[in-house]
Amino acid sequence: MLSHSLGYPRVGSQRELKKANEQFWSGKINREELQKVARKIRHQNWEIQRNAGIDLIPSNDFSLYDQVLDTSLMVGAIPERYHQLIDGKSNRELDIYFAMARGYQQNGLDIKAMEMTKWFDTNYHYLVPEFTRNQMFSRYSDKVLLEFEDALQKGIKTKPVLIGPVTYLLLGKEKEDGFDKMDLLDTLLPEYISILKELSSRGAEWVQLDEPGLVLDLSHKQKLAFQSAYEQIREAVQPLKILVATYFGALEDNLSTATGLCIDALHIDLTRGAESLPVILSDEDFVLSFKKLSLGVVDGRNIWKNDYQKSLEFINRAIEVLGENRVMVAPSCSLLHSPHDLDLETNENVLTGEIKNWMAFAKQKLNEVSHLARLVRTDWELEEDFINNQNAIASRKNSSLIHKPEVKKRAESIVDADFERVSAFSARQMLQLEKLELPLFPSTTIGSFPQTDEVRKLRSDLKKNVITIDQYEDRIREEIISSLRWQEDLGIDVLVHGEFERNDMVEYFGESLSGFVFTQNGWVQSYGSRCVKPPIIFGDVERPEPMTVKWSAFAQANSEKLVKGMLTGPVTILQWSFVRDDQPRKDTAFQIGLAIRDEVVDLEKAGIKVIQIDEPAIREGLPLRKSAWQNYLKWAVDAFRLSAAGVADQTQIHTHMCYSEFNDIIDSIAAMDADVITIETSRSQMELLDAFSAFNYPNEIGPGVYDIHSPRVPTVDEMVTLLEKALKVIPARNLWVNPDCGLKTRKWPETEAALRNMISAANLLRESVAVGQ
Ligand SMILES: CN1c2c(nc(N)[nH]c2=O)NC[C@@H]1CNc1ccc(C(=O)N[C@@H](CCC(=O)N[C@@H](CCC(=O)N[C@@H](CCC(=O)O)C(=O)O)C(=O)O)C(=O)O)cc1
Ligand SMILES: N[C@@H](CCS)C(=O)O
Ligand SMILES: [Zn+2]
Repeated sequence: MLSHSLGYPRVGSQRELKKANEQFWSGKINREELQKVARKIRHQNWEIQRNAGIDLIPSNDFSLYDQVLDTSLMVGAIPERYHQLIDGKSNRELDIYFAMARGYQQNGLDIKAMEMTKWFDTNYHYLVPEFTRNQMFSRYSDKVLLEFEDALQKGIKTKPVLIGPVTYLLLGKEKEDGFDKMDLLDTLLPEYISILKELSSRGAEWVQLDEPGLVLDLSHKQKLAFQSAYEQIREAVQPLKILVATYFGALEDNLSTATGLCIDALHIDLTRGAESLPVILSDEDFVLSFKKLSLGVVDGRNIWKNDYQKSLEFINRAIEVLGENRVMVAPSCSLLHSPHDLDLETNENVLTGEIKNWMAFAKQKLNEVSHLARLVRTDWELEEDFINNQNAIASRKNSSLIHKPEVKKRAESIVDADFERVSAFSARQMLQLEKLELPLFPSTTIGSFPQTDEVRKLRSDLKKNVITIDQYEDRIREEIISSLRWQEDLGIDVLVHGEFERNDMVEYFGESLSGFVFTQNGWVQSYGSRCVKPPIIFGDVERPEPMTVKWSAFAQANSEKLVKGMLTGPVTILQWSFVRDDQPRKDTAFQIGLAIRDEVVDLEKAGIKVIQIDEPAIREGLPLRKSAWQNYLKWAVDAFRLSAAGVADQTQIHTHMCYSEFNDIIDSIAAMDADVITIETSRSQMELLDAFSAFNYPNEIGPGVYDIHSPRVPTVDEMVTLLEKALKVIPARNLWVNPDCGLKTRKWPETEAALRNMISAANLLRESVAVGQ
């Protein structure tokens, strides 16, 4: 039985790649130095996997920025606007690559970045391929070949990983009307076939084509595309063995499409789609074929130890039907979504022994895969690895750290009125208009201001006891004051305190709530060089004391203008944490909802009149299958309403969302009933607003007028154009002016320039409306 891994985290256990990328972008290191860091990480990853005893080790799972962008470069899907950077004489692959990822504002050129969106239902973001009607594909990057060769030189014959052609098309966007991206398959396939043939001729035996598209709702045409693609690939690339990897869900109605593919192995995710297993094992055609079945038993998206008893039962069941040679064992998906290494968590004050013993990070998950592959051939109940594992599982199940009767009791006592504001929006809007005295097109920002190296160093110095808590807080207060003065000078209407005291919008709350633990080094890539350290929810959640009131009250006391309170909502805290798997997500969301509600009420008591509860992850939490949407949306919206509804009508509740398509869930967005929603819209040129206008969305909206993910400074004209576009579908009295998202990833000079332009755009709009009247 072969063991394998679908992909390994690539930022490095100390975020070496993040640091190298950022140094390269700021000109502190050159491309050779960047490539050296990248190569070292790849070599380490291969070594770790070899040492863990994994049979098939992946290559090309590494990426400098994003694996979907890598694929676009591989097949030459480089949008026209970047062609001016292609220089026949010198190799500009890296410049083009980063220009596509981050935009390009140099040498008199001003080229926008590609759109970025969520990778399925994860907190990872990919760069959306752009397709035109006459789209051509032609190999541009040989990265996949080079990485295979590199590993081969180290004595490792890897299994190169590529995003499968059908999923690649499904992930892309038609940038012109009048064609269906699926019709590009025949043009795309020759590029895939040519690269696979080359891999085969260089000695590759296995290749992994990731087709998570197979866990989505698919049209008949899309299902046929899978069938046709793999018939053509198989025929052209023999004897190369093809493994198609599905993950993040069950195959459901795509099961026969998946099992019928002309391939050598099919990988299924048993942590999210266990119901596929018995169906496949009773599918005569599959059983009578020679295909292998790869069982994704070790959860690549959570940090709990695998339950060996359960996994061995799955593996045994498959072996009984298919025989040992046709069964493979693996993590459920790429370990990109797991933190690197639990062994690096050495601080007992952060992660205690008992709870730590319940966990496995990427490196430990590989050992689990190896153990399972070995144990299945033994009388496992007598084996030490098995006994240790089952002891840890039992220790978690029975631990007194997890359950708090008073928290459960409060959640059980929630009544319908707890989800309702006192009055309907129309009445609240009048009261807020009177109380807040805001101008037409009020301007605001989303919350965070640049997290400079100095601010981050302060936190790091505090952790290392280089400075005291008083010194730390004094410096944070200084940052708040200077940002308030600066916002006032600029003429922003609703100010923010800047979130300088927060490491991250979820981790910060995780550190203050009971029922959570957090890590020192549990970094997971979110996009490009940006990482998060998701907190871990292990038990019932409670708010021991106010979490943000001190900072918001301080900020409000230091400005005549309104300062927004700033919180992260229950669904986002849930979605961006590693969660309990011993109770429904809804129960955890409601417990967090109650904790945030207490904070909202305390902010109001402290004199904060505008409170934002960010819910950027509401869309991301949506199940991948439409049939499960309603159930999720009901409890997700309720969790938000529970957190927001404890205040008086005059208190204005904002929410914020980014990276979202709302067309299909607009009724749920409206049901959240936030007084104001600020949303990301600029990269899609306000396309998103069509949904709000078609639905007649009643509440106030701040459609983002500039993309904060790129250092590019937008012009006043650009923003005026976007606002005018917005005004066509949003009544003037409901329109706010704000960026797409928080500014923590930006530097101060570009932030100041962009916000100055944004305020000029708001003023121009006010003037033109006044003239029009
Ligand atoms: C809004 N988004 C978020 C998502 N998920 C979250 N959990 N949070 C989000 O904000 N998902 C969708 C989007 C986009 N995603 C991101 C994700 C991450 C960042 C980001 O800026 N991340 C930072 C890390 C943030 C953090 O935890 N900082 C800590 C640690 C700081 C640090 O690096 N310290 C240094 C030492 C410094 C020194 O001594 O000089 C070190 O440890 O080496 C903190 O501030 O204390 C990142 O850098 O990647 C943005 C958008
Ligand atoms: N308040 C947060 C929201 C990010 S989605 C911020 O401004 O960073
Ligand atoms: Zn955001």
